[in-house]
Amino acid sequence: MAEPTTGTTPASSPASANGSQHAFIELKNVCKRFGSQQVLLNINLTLQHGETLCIIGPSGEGKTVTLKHIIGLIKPDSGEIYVDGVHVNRLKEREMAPIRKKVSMLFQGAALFDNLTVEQNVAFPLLEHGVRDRAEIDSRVRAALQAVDLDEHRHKFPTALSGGMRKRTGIARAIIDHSECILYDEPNSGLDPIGSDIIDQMILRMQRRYNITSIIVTHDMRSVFKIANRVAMLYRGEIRFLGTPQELRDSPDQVVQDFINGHSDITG
Ligand SMILES: Nc1ncnc2c1ncn2[C@@H]1O[C@H](COP(=O)(O)OP(=O)(O)OP(=O)(O)O)[C@@H](O)[C@H]1O
Repeated sequence: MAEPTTGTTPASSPASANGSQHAFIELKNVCKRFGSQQVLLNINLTLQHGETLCIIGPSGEGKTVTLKHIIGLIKPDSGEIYVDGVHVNRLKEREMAPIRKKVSMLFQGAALFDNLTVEQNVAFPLLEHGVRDRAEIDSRVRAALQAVDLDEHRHKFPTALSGGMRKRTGIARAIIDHSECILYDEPNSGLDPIGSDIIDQMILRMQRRYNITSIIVTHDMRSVFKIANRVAMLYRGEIRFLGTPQELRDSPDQVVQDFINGHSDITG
């Protein structure tokens, strides 16, 4: 396997929000196998506070599995994962709570509770983390819903929402408890170009307004070029490319070019 192609200049990394020196998220030599299938092989990734990384690559290459490693839903066979300096793959399940408060994952489909209204869904993490003051809950829910332009829909149930509104409810739920990082698993899937653009704008807004660190798994190349500071392409278990969107466009690697231009030879 070829070395990942990278550009000549390192991507600029926004300054750390808390002034800390360490990366906010770091994967070191992460390997994961399911049965005989080697899904991840020596994955190395580093994200600073406030960065927006898009992960691209053909289907089934381990993009979602990578996200799940970061919040401890999957443990690596070898390698290390750090979140804000904490070595998470050594933590027991009950010790993961502070990590999952810092890092929220927006699953495909948003994973809302259908029996709760939009505002009840958004309030859920606060209740789970022991916030009981009604006025505080109301004002934080209102602020989170305003951030994703859903305030007027707060009394609706998820079944009465469009796909994009469901995803925005998921984003509001992710930010309400002051998450520092959101992992988005295909946030644009199933949306028309306008709905997809709205989600992209929300992701950019979260970054600009709250300096949220984001990792976005996506198949939508337009979205990648709109929102990413950096892009990682997973291919056959390895990082084939890591660099800025411009470096991605300019990559001399034919595999990368075939993928971003939608040529089907890549899966052959
Ligand atoms: N818990 C699991 N047990 C066994 N195999 C798994 C498990 N989770 C994922 N896999 C396998 O690992 C591979 C990578 O899955 P993953 O969901 O990360 O792919 P992906 O790159 O996100 O794909 P897509 O773009 O289609 O969503 C797939 O072959 C999948 O079947």
